[in-house]
Amino acid sequence: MSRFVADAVERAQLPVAILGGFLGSGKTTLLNALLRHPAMAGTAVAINEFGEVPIDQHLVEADSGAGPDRTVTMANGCLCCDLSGDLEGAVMRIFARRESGALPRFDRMLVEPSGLADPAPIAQALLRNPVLSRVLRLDAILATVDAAFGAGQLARHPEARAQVALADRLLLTKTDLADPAPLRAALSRLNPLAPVADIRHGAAEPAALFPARFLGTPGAPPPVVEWLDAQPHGPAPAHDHAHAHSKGACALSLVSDAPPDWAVFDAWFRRVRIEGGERLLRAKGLIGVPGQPGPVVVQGVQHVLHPPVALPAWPAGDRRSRLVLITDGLPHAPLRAGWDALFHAA
Ligand SMILES: Nc1nc2c(ncn2[C@@H]2O[C@H](COP(=O)(O)OP(=O)(O)OP(=O)(O)O)[C@@H](O)[C@H]2O)c(=O)[nH]1
Repeated sequence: MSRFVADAVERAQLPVAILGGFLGSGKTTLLNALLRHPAMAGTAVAINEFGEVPIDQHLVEADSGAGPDRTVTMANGCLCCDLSGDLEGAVMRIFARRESGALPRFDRMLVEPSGLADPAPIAQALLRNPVLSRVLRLDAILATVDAAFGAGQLARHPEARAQVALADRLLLTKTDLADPAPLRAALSRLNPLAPVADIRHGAAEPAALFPARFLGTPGAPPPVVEWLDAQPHGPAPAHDHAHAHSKGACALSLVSDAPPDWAVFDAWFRRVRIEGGERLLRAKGLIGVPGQPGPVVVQGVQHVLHPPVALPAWPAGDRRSRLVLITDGLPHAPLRAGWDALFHAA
């Protein structure tokens, strides 16, 4: 099992969530409210802004009482275009301050990218940058969407569509200003599997937004397990049927009662990621391994895969091998045929 990351190793990493969303959609308002919530005590914040003068940082500090020490700002560029140093630098600064005792202990980290950031490269850096992936564990990608202006922003700005398409959970803000019904339909076309929460003036329960493991709940399953279990009808094969030929983001759910041979699955899944490229938005799954007591958690953002994690046991409930692919313009038939062929391999 050395080819998998052990569950215990993953637990030692600090959980991180990306709180994205288009310009002005209410990220800072929500962040301030969250930081005041007792369940979010011990949260460090890394904020990225366009421009030389970090404004949001001061807004966060002034409003939340989180104190300057737990917030670092990356104001000298866009996190998604110029990642090479700054996220790593910001994370290292905040860890160094903790090590030196200048900073109170923190248990989790929130990254707030600028409103124009595509979350994919940020998530990928968290998954594959050797420094970041050792100390951090990406647990959630959230996106705020403005109920008043979101429809127009989604129509005009590819960044807004990318934020929605990649999110694990969508947060509909400003529902006091506009009827969110038409926007909900657009959101479910772009990201059919993300639950949508309504947020007014930042008021939200952390437990309704974040996976239990991000909040430090003892014994909480990996967020992928929670996400798969929350799907309305489970990842049934029929789920994607209506979308199978559509353009735009849609979900393909692949399920098997029997576990695949790991090596065969691994080689196929690698090909899927390489051939899918940017048209594969997300992948999340629980894959059984013959002879092992628990499944392996796989998850990725585009072609970048988080190191697979072997669970010591199956979570309660569904023990089928499941893989959900959220795709944008990828034909589903060959993917399903490839999955089916895994179970007929010699
Ligand atoms: N009416 C109403 N106004 C809101 C709500 N949430 C946020 N706002 C207002 O919307 C404006 C933008 O909110 P911010 O929280 O600064 O948005 P942001 O996403 O951080 O903005 P950028 O940092 O520019 O990307 C502010 O004036 C907020 O007070 C809400 O639920 N209802």
